[in-house]
Amino acid sequence: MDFCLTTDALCKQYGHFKALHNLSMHVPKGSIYGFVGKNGAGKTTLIRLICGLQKPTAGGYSLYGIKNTEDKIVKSRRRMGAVVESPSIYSDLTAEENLKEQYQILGIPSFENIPELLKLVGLENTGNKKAKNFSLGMKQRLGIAIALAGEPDFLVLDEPVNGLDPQGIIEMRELILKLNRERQITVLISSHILDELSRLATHYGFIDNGHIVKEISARELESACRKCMRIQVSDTKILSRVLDSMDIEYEVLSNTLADVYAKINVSQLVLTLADEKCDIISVQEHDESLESYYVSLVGGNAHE
Ligand SMILES: Nc1ncnc2c1ncn2[C@@H]1O[C@H](COP(=O)(O)OP(=O)(O)OP(=O)(O)O)[C@@H](O)[C@H]1O
Repeated sequence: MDFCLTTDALCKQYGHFKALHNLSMHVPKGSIYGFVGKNGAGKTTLIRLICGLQKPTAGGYSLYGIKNTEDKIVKSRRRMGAVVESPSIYSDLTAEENLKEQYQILGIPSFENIPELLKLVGLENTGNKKAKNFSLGMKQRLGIAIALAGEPDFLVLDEPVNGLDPQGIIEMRELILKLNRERQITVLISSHILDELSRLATHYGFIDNGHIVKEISARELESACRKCMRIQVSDTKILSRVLDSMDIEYEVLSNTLADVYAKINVSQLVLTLADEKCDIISVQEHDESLESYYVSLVGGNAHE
């Protein structure tokens, strides 16, 4: 698998405090990588390091296979666009003027792509409105347009939906999906809003106390969190035989407990098991949500 970003035992220390500790993460090319952790877990610190705003105290990272210690990292970093903390925009300028400023900073001579860029982020009709009069969602989308000015293929967004209203969250989600699917841009999104990330992410990295506790693809996570019926019976050997004969997928947890991964006709199962002299003691719907999975990894509340 090809990666946009990998980190190797990356450390960042402020005095005696270890904000990042032996952090190891892998962002596959083409993915939407949900970087999940509580407030203070170290998400922004990692983003500041890869943007070159701060230096690691130990370990390192690679962008498109180029190590942070190589001179060529500057060129690799040009393939990356980022919106870190609040977007850096000029509040007295319009969306178009903000983009012209950014084009000039990047040395892009022609402004001909600006209308298309404004359309892409849904700001094509903002005319003479100054950025200070934009909603938070519009400011965030202008921040993304500015980050896209250099045509990056890796976009890093630090808490992009923080503080947005439901409509703003939907617009941000649609924009991120569009950038990923239509422009093949790899996106790293830091967030503590798991439910929102689960609608977007193809991969996850869970960070706690400055290190990655788990990296997992959305597909693997889905099967780890999928709904099932947890059935308690007098003997799971008999239950297994019956479920096998019905071609139903299940997992035996103990001599008396099993998870069944299909919609089943409970009364039919009770009758069949009764014929086999096996009692059903309880049947419960069991759903390990993304949030409970997260809590099982890092403990505490994801929204802390
Ligand atoms: N310049 C600094 N000096 C000292 N400590 C810092 C500095 N920057 C960050 N920290 C500490 O490092 C830890 C990680 O901070 P970071 O901003 O990376 O967290 P985060 O996961 O992005 O959380 P949040 O969602 O709150 O932004 C925090 O405990 C923070 O107080």
